[in-house]
Amino acid sequence: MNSGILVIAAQRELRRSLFDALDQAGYPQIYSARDVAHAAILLEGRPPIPPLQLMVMVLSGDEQRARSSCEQLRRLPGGADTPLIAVLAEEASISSADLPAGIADWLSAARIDNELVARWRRSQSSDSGPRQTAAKGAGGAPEDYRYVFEEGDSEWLIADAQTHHLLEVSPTLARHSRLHASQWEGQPLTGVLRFEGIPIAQVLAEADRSWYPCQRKSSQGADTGQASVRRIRHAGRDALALMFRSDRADLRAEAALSLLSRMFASTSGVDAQVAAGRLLFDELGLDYLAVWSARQDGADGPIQTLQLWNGDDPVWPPAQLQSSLQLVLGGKPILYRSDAKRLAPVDPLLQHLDLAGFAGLPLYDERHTVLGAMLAGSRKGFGEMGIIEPVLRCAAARFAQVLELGRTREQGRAEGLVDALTGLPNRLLFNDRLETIIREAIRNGECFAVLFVDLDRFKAVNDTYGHAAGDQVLRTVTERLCGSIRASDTVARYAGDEFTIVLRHIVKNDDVLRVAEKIVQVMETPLYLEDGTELQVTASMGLSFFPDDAGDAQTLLKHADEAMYAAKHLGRNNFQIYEVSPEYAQEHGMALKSRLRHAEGNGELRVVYQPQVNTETEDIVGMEALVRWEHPELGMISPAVFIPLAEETGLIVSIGEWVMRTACRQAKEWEQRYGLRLRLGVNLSAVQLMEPQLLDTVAKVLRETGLDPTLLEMEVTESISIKAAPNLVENLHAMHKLGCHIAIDDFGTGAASLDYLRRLPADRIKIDQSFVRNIGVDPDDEAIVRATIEMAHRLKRAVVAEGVEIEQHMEFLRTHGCDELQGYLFCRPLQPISFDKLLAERQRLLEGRVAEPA
Ligand SMILES: Nc1nc2c(ncn2[C@@H]2O[C@@H]3COP(=O)(O)O[C@H]4[C@@H](O)[C@H](n5cnc6c(=O)[nH]c(N)nc65)O[C@@H]4COP(=O)(O)O[C@H]3[C@H]2O)c(=O)[nH]1
Repeated sequence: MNSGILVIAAQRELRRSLFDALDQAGYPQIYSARDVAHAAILLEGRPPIPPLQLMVMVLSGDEQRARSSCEQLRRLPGGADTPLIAVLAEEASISSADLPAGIADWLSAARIDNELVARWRRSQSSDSGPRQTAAKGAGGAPEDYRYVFEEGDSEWLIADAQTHHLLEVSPTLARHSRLHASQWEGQPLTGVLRFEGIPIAQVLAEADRSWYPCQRKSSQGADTGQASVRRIRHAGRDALALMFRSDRADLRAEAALSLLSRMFASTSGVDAQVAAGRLLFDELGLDYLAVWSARQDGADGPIQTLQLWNGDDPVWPPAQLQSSLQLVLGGKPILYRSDAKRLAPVDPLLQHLDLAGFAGLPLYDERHTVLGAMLAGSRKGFGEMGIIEPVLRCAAARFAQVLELGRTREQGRAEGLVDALTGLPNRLLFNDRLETIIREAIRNGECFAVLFVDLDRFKAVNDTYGHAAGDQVLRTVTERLCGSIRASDTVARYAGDEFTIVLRHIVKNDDVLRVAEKIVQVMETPLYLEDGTELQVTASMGLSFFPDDAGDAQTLLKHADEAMYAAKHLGRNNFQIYEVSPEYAQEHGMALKSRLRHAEGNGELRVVYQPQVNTETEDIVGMEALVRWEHPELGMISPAVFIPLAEETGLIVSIGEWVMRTACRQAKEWEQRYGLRLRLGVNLSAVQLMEPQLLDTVAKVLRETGLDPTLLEMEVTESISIKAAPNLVENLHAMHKLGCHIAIDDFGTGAASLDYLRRLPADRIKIDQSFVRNIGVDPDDEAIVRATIEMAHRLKRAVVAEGVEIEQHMEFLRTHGCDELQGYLFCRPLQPISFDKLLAERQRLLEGRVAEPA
């Protein structure tokens, strides 16, 4: 739906929470404003924003202020007709009873994450406006078809059963016909539809759901297609529902794309095949669909895992007689009925079913081995093959994915590695898989997360309701967990009421947090025991990340487990991320400090590298070296935790030198191997910058490693006070003279940004990620980013933006001329081996491009 949502909140945190909650629920166009005046600029501005479907406003004052804000908002363009949800800020001195009239719903600010979207959906379905009233059945309960009507891809026309005048049309019909709903409603059906070869009165009288060729009015004149009629109850009276399917290829392509996205988003649990099959069957109007699994051992024939047929049950011919099936299982795709006739002239299946359209596609695994076959057919033919063929191929890929997953599960079961109650891998199989995943991740530079899920107070369920009830709870939990993850992820029953999950191929940590949030939410849904007893089971979860938190299976699990206990301490029914928190560091400060003394000598320090790319070409132009401490018991410790300890103890001087030497050596090696002169950014702490010997150290490192000084860039954080750091200005000027570049890190966060620019020989400034993160969310931060780029360019400094996580950030930064970008959107910090692979892949691509004939 091409309409937006406007959120209005004076506090940045609340604005962000509102944005995140709506964004996570998939609303694409969210506009945010600080207050009503700002909202007015958006609503009255040029270019205008699209019509709104919802406004959400945070109310923070008293009753009078709330009323005046709402009245002002209602006076803005579109404000009077758009539903408004009020969010009561913590400090608001207004009770829900005193809220201004006309508010669709309200909630407290603390419930934004959990309730905002649910409230909006609920208020939509219970809205008492004229359109919604029409959607209710005689008893007032919403009819099931409403969802299909409003959000489906089909065109629906609802007409009065007696007068045959239109009561309502679906948004899809209005969109496709390019005529507004008001141009349809009240019209007689005879004026908008014309059936070919059959009088419309007869089609309406029979209302038998048969499909008839038909023309439907549109802004261009008419679209041809097919329509079918059924009788329904609508708003308490008899009505006719007509569904129209256009022949227009672009409309069918739109529907096909939507079908594919839903098919791949459907459950990854045991029902995945049926769910995907049903969608395909219904949406493509198929009459026959079958999925076959080839036997792995080659013994006997294939096994049918799914069959849908729209007709009386014929005697199904055995698989070995179905020659088209045999061809497909042999790896031969069949796309047309004519091909099937030619290649399999005596197939009893095709003779029996009388299909005008038929296709058979092999189902392949990753190694291109045939796992099985998908056969699909339609009596009236498939129509536009240019659209149907890719849909069928994608559907085959989905069936192959589900089949492969099922086989992996079965294999585990055969070897006694699967939990008998839930069908999930058990602890042994999970540990084995985790080891394999780690090996693969090291090879591919992949990041993944481990989740430890523990049911809250499960023992009480067993004690109160008995073990059979406990088993039922565990099976339901299994379904819920499987339904919350992707097919490539792994869920296991680790022990009793403990489950473990591996979430793979993470690009941003946020992705994982969303899954964790989703699990907390699905768990909260009540479940019903066989005797009807309602139970609510919640879970506490802990998360750890590979490779950031640990590089081995045991430590990763240990950290996830510790984080899970932290979640329990925080009141259960939530998740926590493993971290060696600053509190932990403080508590164990002495122990950590003394251990840190030996970290370098014990080989526990690592350097990872994060690429920086040119904004226009997106090609890599530089990298930032970031240190990690791999503590033998605690796993990876973030520099944010141990650098302050290293600074306190003075160890930062030797650690910093080690990082610089390691990174310069590495950069030189890559320069020689790939002929690529990448700029290398190295962080310098305040303590290092005050060192009188800093220049000597840098010169020595450059001499030893052979790296060109102009490739080394010193990153100096803006939070260091120039006045309080003796030698800083001198050191930076001296290094600049040596040829090194200087970058001001975290720009915008300190109070002395301008002073820094004026007094230091900076070549580049790095916009801090806290501003970048708020692009698209906070107009103030966007303005800061724009102003920083403009000012830097005026002063002839280059600009790098840090923390670029999503396309929207990139687009904004590109539009405003930012020179370079760094962030998870392109790449996370990588271990040297992964970074090396990245450079090798880049080279391979470039060579391929050169070798390609013009
Ligand atoms: N959320 C998010 N984060 C992103 C994204 N892209 C990069 N990052 C993270 O942002 C930080 C950027 O480094 P920094 O601002 O210099 O901030 C660094 C730097 O100030 C300090 N540090 C790291 N290595 C060294 C070192 O060798 N010496 C000194 N003195 N400080 C270091 O520790 C800080 C934290 O380093 P890291 O934990 O490695 O965190 C890195 C990086 O992993 C993104 O798209 N989203």
